[in-house]
Amino acid sequence: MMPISYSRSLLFWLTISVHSRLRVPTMTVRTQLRTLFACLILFLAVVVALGNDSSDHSPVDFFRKYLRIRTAHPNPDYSSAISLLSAEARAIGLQSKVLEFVPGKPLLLVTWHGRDPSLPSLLLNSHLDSVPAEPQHWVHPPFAAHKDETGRIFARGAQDDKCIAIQFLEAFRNLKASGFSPLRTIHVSYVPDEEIGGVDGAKKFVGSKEFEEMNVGFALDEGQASVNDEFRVFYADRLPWRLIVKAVGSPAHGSRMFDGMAMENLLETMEVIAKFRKCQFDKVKAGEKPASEVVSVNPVYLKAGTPSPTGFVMNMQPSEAEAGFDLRIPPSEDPDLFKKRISEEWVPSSRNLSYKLFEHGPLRDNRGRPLLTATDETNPWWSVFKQAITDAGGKLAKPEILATTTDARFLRQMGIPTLGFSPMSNTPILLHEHNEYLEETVFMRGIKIYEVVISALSSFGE
Ligand SMILES: CSCC[C@H](NC=O)C(=O)O
Ligand SMILES: [Zn+2]
Ligand SMILES: [Zn+2]
Repeated sequence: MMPISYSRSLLFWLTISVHSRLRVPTMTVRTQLRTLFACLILFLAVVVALGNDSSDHSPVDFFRKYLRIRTAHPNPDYSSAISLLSAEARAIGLQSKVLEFVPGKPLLLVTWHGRDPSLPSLLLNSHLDSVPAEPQHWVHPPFAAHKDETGRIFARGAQDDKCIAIQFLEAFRNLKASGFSPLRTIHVSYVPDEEIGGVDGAKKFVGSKEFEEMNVGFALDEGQASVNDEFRVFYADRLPWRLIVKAVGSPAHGSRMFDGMAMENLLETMEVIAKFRKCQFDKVKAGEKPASEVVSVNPVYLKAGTPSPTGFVMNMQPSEAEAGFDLRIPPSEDPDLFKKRISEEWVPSSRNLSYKLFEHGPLRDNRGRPLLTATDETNPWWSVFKQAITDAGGKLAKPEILATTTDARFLRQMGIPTLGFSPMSNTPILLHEHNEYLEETVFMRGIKIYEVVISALSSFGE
């Protein structure tokens, strides 16, 4: 696009030149008409250039616009998000298409065709949805995208992960403007439902014909903020397991002490799990292992008995008691051995206990390997990525396992090397917390980082 100052001066020059030429008395009428016609054409070209002028596009404003779209659960507004992103893709001159594997759960795919479409492509993935926010605990409303006087942009999704969604497109815009043309095709996917397990989003996507045709060779997905000046990068996720334990026993008068009541059975399980949890957490506290390399287990709900706010109707011992746990299993753990621990130590059937385990994702890739992306010379994509961060003036921290879980596991399941990376340095880690924010300078620097990273990865093999 033509810079506005340049287009304006051209317009100014044209006006002067038309004006002076038409006043030359020696010009024939024909020459005058020809000159007028040529000037008219030039004038129209300038008007078009001015109309297309991108210099009034503000990446920060665009980011804030996206943050104002309520894509938080339980009712994410996916269609508004997709309208905004696809309109932007169109403005940049890129194709996009909407895939809907499950009604009401659309996925947007933006594609920048490479010069050699036969080469495996690059995929940049981000999710459209966010976790809910409790506005009463926020200093600024979570969907207003308020920017304070220091440049902090407050919104649910500011870090997780609407920043990268916009940075991908802004990097494309800048690369296009610089005349860059990728060797490999680059895809950006905006997927629904990551925060609730990705079953109707990334999981369906990687199993689709459309995905197969994309021939993805390497992918980047979301990462997490870093509190120092190094960027964090993730080569694996912990597996998200959910455990529901149910205890049963005889109901009884609240005054009676007897063996085998439902609450006692459940509490015993809670104690065993608490002991295991302490053991894992102690390793973290002692600095033996990072938090993402131990098994975490946390109770997330309890259900038993009938609450009585007045304190009067509290003389019944319940016949059923239930607890739910969030478990995260690092790739170093043997899942089968761990399942044995659950069935034999945590929830022995001898104590009138039963359980359900939800695994929420693959344990191994399509060739039976653990879901890890190599971060050494065996993975050439890693070397290109690492070098690009250095070239962009950034520092990279030692690669880590992500303590939480992302859609990257579905990509790794397909055997696609995938790194988790969100360029946010010197930023507190605020995903899923109150007052999630991102500083505009950090956001803007991220665009520059992606420009270098995307151009390097999409040129790999040149
Ligand atoms: C069951 S998969 C859940 C995925 C979710 N992702 C981000 O927070 C998480 O809890 O880590
Ligand atoms: Zn996320
Ligand atoms: Zn999240």
